[in-house]
Amino acid sequence: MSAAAQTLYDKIWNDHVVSSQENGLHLIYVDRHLVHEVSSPQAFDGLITQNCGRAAGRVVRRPDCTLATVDHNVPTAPRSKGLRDIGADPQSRAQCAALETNVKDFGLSYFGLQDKRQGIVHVIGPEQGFTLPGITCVCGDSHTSTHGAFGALAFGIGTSEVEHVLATQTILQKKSKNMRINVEGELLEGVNSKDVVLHIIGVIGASGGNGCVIEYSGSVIRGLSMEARMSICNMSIEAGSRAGMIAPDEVTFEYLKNRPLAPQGETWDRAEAYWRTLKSDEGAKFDVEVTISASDIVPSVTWGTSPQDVVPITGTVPDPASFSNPDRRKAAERSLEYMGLVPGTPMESIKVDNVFIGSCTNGRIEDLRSAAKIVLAAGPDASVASGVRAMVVPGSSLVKRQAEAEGLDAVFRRAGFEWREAGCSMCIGMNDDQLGAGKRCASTSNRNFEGRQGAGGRTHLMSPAMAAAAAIRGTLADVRQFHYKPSQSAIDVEPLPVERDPLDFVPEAAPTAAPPAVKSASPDAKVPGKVFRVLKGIAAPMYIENMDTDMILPKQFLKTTVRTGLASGLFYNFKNDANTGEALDFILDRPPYDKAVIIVSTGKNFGCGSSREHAAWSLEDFGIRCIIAPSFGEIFRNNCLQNCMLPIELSVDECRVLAQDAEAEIELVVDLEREEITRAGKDPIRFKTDPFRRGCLLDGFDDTAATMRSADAIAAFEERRTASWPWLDGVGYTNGKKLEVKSRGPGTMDW
Ligand SMILES: CC(C)[C@H](C(=O)O)[C@@H](O)C(=O)O
Ligand code: SF4
Repeated sequence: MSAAAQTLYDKIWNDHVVSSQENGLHLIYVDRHLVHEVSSPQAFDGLITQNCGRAAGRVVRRPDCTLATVDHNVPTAPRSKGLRDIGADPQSRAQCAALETNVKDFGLSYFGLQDKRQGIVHVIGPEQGFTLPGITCVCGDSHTSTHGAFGALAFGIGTSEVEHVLATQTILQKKSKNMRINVEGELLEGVNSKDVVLHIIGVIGASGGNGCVIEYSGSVIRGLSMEARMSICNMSIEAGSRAGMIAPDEVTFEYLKNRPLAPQGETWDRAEAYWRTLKSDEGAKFDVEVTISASDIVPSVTWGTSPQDVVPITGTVPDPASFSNPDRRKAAERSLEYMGLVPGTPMESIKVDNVFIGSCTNGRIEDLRSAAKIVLAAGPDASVASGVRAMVVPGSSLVKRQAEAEGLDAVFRRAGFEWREAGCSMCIGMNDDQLGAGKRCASTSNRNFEGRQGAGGRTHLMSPAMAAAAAIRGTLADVRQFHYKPSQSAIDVEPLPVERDPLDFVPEAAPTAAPPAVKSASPDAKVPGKVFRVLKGIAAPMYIENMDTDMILPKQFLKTTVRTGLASGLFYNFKNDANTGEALDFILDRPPYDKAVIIVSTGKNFGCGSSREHAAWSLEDFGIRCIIAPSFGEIFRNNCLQNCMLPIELSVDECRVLAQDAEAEIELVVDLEREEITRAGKDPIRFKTDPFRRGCLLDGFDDTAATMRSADAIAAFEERRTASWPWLDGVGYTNGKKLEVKSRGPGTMDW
């Protein structure tokens, strides 16, 4: 093995390091920042006024590298009136209105409700060529991993980090481990990329990628289209990894050529030459390597409430008793009760009430084509089974237009599917598209978490073809019975060109005219009241593996533009029965745990899933200041730290000991300075924290203030970037005119 051999991740990482600290923390430059309405209002507010009420007066550093849209809250019924289409829900409307105000105030490119390029943030980025190989890309959204399909380092961040990126165009990161998943061989009949990624998560588990960036490779991956690669990278977060990526190749270049924001002419040639170097070198070292044989992958569905709960469609509902790990068993028992399923039930016999085809995983044109192909294969008179509500929601308005040009909408409508406008829709149910309590849905989305599509709703994840098959059968169904041939093109129509239109919405204010740049806080400023030193109090024990952030704070509480007042939504579905509304006996409602300041979880991967910082805000609002678990979802861990809450990782055995103490109502003392947990009459338990984060918690510094000390290094990096990768200075949509980036001489702090 050659010492100089690098992985794809190493290469992109090295190309983006602005500065490094001795403690292993690095300041990474962000090439592309996508913004949506749910995770951004508090971040924009932070630019204007910092948490402690101090005037920050910051501008967005790189409007040319920032693109915003509305997707989560938008209605999918026909719309023509802009914000007024967001009818009955004032909170949804307020969140979208806040984004409209912010993009105007800060001079950002924006695809609003009436723009024909509006869509799910992870669909529009690639569609426009905003996403490119070799870039770093972030968004306040966990499925940012999607963009890794282009050979980019793309990951989700929380709202505080969104604020950091808006202000500094950088992010503080520790390097993750390198993991490679090789999928070799040839896919069997009826198997597509969704089956591949579900199978992978079934094999490595929902925390299998914790601490890693996954590179997908092997003959199967190389043979996939860009859209199929996006579906795979999209779900990397469901395997607990920081990001997923695939080396760019001819398929990538072909997809990107002539996209509105992709480089053109000579710049394209220069970019392509660089992109061709972006692959893992022979002999590069991977910390973890997994090889999966394509012949083991069959059309798959989920049975439980974690994406790792995968079985072949020909399989049966498993028996929780078959899981040796007690936390896993507990989670499986809870899942089956929630899903209303009995062990041993054949998956194909399970009746569905709803079918949802869409989302950032499977709302692209190829997904709609493969679903339409099943409808066609079912025969001219095929229709959605009686009693089933099936909806198709394109991932973007351009996907919708393309599908209509190909006649796919007619195929769906004729069979009784609803044909909707673009948005996240029933993937998360933040608009009116919600799954009823107790209803069962065959869904092409990425999360089968409790209450994900609607309180009490039951989700089975699968490919678009499988979802179409379920719609017609009325039960979960094996797509192979529909003579599915993935290689054969569904409907032979030329794609419409992606137009290079200027913005329908033109920012009213030029970026340089954004809020006046008042002198920002001194870089050494502390954040008053936000320090963590010693914490003493009651701990509440929890025993569920993969406690996702949808469980911690369900989606209906995300529609806020402030950070406070969220305690009432904390663990909402554990406190109230979704079907009857009755109060349940939840631990945090009972004394003494109603005063708990610590949570001890024996289950690993606490806080996995969505990047919603709202989950951390709701814990803080309740009074929780520390969470102890065997491992954490990475975005959640960062979100805790950003809010001065301490996540502590201990072994499962240590967590079990502390959970017993918590059951016995013994108070714990968490001492961050000494890095130990003590309780009366027992040996202390030592823990380790990252030195930088520890310093921030002890002293109350915030990240943005810390980064401001690196203003010179950021400016120097930007100069190098322009010289080496000129196509990364975005031209935005201002009629091809390069957006002026306000010059900031070395040492200037007035961002
Ligand atoms: C709302 C947003 C923060 C969230 C995410 O981070 O994933 C959402 O997209 C989701 O899928 O749960
Ligand atoms: S996972 Fe669902 S809610 Fe989240 S961005 Fe994708 S489509 Fe939207």
